[in-house]
Amino acid sequence: MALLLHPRLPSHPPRAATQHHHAISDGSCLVPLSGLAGKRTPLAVTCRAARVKEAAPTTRAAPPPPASLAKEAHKYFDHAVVTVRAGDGGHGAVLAMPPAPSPDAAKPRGRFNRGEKKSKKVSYKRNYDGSVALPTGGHGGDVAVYADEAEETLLRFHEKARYCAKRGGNVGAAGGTLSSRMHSGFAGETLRIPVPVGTVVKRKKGTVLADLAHPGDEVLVARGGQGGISLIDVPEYRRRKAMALSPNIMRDVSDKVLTHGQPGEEVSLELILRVVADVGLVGLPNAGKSTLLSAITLARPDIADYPFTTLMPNLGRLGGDPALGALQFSSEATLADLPGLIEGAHLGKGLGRNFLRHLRRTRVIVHVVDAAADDPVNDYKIVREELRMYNPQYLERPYVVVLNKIDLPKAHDRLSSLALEISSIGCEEAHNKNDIKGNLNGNISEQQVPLDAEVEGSEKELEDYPRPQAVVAASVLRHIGIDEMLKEIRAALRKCFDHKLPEP
Ligand SMILES: Nc1nc2c(ncn2[C@@H]2O[C@H](COP(=O)(O)OP(=O)(O)OP(=O)(O)O)[C@@H](O)[C@H]2O)c(=O)[nH]1
Repeated sequence: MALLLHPRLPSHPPRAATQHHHAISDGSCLVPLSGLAGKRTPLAVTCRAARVKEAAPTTRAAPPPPASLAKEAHKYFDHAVVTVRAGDGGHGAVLAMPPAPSPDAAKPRGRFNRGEKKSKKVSYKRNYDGSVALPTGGHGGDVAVYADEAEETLLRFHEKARYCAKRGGNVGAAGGTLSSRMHSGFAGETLRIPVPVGTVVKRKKGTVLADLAHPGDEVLVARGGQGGISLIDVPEYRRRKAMALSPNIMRDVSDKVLTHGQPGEEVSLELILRVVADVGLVGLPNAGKSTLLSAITLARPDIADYPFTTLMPNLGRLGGDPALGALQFSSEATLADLPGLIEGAHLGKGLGRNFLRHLRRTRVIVHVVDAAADDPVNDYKIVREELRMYNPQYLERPYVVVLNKIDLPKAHDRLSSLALEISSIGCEEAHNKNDIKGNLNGNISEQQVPLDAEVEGSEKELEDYPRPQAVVAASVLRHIGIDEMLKEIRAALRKCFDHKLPEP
């Protein structure tokens, strides 16, 4: 375990256009007549247009978001319930056979009937088995959900919670007579709904359909209805002969139902977002987590000197290190700055426990402790305890403690004793190495873990869990100790890859 104390400590309404006419209450206008020089009395002219009722709006305005959503977005950003409906299938058609060619057409064309129109031979499109190919209604549009890096939260699903794909086109049978120029209805377009990377899609109160953990992951959630078939309507005496052409011969009126397109599937889905990040930053409010994220990544979270500035997790990317799997994972490590935890967070205090679920996919945890606080060791223990109460597996993960704000004299004076005390909390090695392996693998194969089952407090005490990989002193605001901190975070990440080597 590394204990790093940084030596370089500092000493202490558009304007209205001019109106040329004046509206009066009965819908007429007073128009000054310029031809009547000198006479300035306006004449009342009734304008018909003024009586026209106000046109109904062409598009229905989206309902305003609920007030609670605007106020407490952090409660809703990672969970939403939506209903999706795939498109219905297009309808087939009941078609009549074209009239049979007249027997005269078979006669030899002699001298006197040269000018007569030759009767056309009727042709149809045929299937491989020789039967007549009849057009069908278009397939209804499917609904798919995919992970899009441009999306950050699930908030928009609280404003619009119903999505419908387009229906399939009907068979174009203008004349109602079978002809080779007829075509099937157009298939409805697949409706693709973007969600943030890391969204778990499940049926409402049902099975998990997919965990969209990588950009571009996609799952089909509702299938469009099949298009209806077409039927040939022939008089009964010609039916036997027509059956040789196609099996789709209408026998009675009740058969017509076969031409109707099938309805599209409708499902209610639960979307649960779990931030995808390699490193999770945790700590009490105001410890400096957001400042740390902005110091080492390009992320620009809100930073302020009051608790709970961070209401939703912020993500930032660390510079690429191929040794950490940047080649396999296409990018460098991602850091998530989680909202501050307070004692009792696992019981819903402060911003609640929901944020703790975002640690599930992280490999390394970074505890940010305000070294200038009244009792930093207790602060650190509170956060560890909250993690343990939510899911003891979190405590098995490699972690680094950052003693922040060492630029302040209060922190500076007690730094060594503080670092020693924190680094001594915990045991040397994990009691059960399989715990770590299972834990790290668990990040990837979440199907094995019940989705929202948090493992409530176990018998173990904080001392029974591994000690920190390193305790680093830093001032993220003054950029002191940043390199050492990054070195330790990378070392912890490397340790994870030793346990769980990524598949190429
Ligand atoms: N002196 C000093 N102040 C710091 C340092 N790091 C952060 N701060 C200040 O501490 C305050 C809180 O910082 P944040 O980064 O918002 O803290 P946080 O942990 O993200 O807070 P929450 O959003 O409430 O969870 C801000 O006023 C920062 O400027 C530091 O190294 N030294």
